[in-house]
Amino acid sequence: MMTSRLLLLHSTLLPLHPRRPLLLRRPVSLPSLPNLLRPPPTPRRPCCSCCLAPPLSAGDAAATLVVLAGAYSLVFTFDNLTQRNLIHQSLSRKLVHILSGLLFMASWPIFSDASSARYFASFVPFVNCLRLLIHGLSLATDDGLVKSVTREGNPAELLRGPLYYVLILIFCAIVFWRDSPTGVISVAMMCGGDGIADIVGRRFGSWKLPHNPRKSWAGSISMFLCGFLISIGMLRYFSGMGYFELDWSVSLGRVALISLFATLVESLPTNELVDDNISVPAVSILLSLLTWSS
Ligand SMILES: Nc1ccn([C@@H]2O[C@H](COP(=O)(O)OP(=O)(O)OP(=O)(O)O)[C@@H](O)[C@H]2O)c(=O)n1
Ligand SMILES: C/C(=C\CO)CCC[C@H](C)CCC[C@H](C)CCCC(C)C
Repeated sequence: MMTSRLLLLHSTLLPLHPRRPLLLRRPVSLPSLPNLLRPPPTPRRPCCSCCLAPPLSAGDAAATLVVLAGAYSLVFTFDNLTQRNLIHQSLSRKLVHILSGLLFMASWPIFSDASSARYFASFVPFVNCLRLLIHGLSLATDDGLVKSVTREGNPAELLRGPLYYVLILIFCAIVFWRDSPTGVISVAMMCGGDGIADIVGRRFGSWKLPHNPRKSWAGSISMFLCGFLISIGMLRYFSGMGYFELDWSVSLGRVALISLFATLVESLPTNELVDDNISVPAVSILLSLLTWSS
């Protein structure tokens, strides 16, 4: 359902991609008679290297605006729910943590195949990065943003977890984009896995881990399972659209291994040293590169 909506949006925003299913192709209009009689335009000779560069894609600019609007709506919605006391601030923060990265990644197919598309997409976390810096340094105030993404309502918190989070999204979008499983798994582990560990751990985490009394078996087991399932779901989403091919007989084991290591790293009492939003994607990237290159 979600996939077909995204594809439909993509097909309306952008010229057709050869890998897109035939069903989604736009109807081709036949040339009218006057157009047939008109001599074909003579191709213009490029006068310099700038003339050879492809034009900036209006479709990608439109896709960027759509995703930017989505990001603002998400933060606004959770701020509203928190203000009305419908959900607690800590739950709002974790739901924004889970949804923003996963929805951001799910939006990648609406961008074109141009080499600049990843930069257009990265513009969204980049704008959010500036937003976090401006409000984290208290150069401006935005109570909604602070309430929906911080733990204690202190603007300086924006400069830690949330800032690392958007930087990882920028890094994965620019370096890996939708062409490799590495970025997909890393974002899925950081957003889905780590986010769910917190939600489940806070509610059902009475049985603590032997090496870290602040974390629980319930949190870590849910991180492992959800990180694995969300990664597989996102890999199927991108491979189903033809961005990469996977041999599922080995990929399932590799993703399970990455989920296990990401869960182990998340469970360590090292959050004061390295934030989970850095350690979890870092170990996922490393292991993914190692396993997929072997
Ligand atoms: N494996 C885990 C992870 C988290 N938790 C629960 O979730 C809470 C928050 O964990 P964590 O994400 O490490 O908290 P913070 O560092 O406070 O928040 P964040 O990482 O989101 O910045 C913990 O106190 C614990 O109750 C858990 O039980 N088991
Ligand atoms: C609370 C967060 C991290 C703490 O661990 C996440 C903060 C998220 C940002 C402030 C908002 C990020 C928006 C995304 C870059 C884009 C989302 C787009 C989508 C379509 C909703």
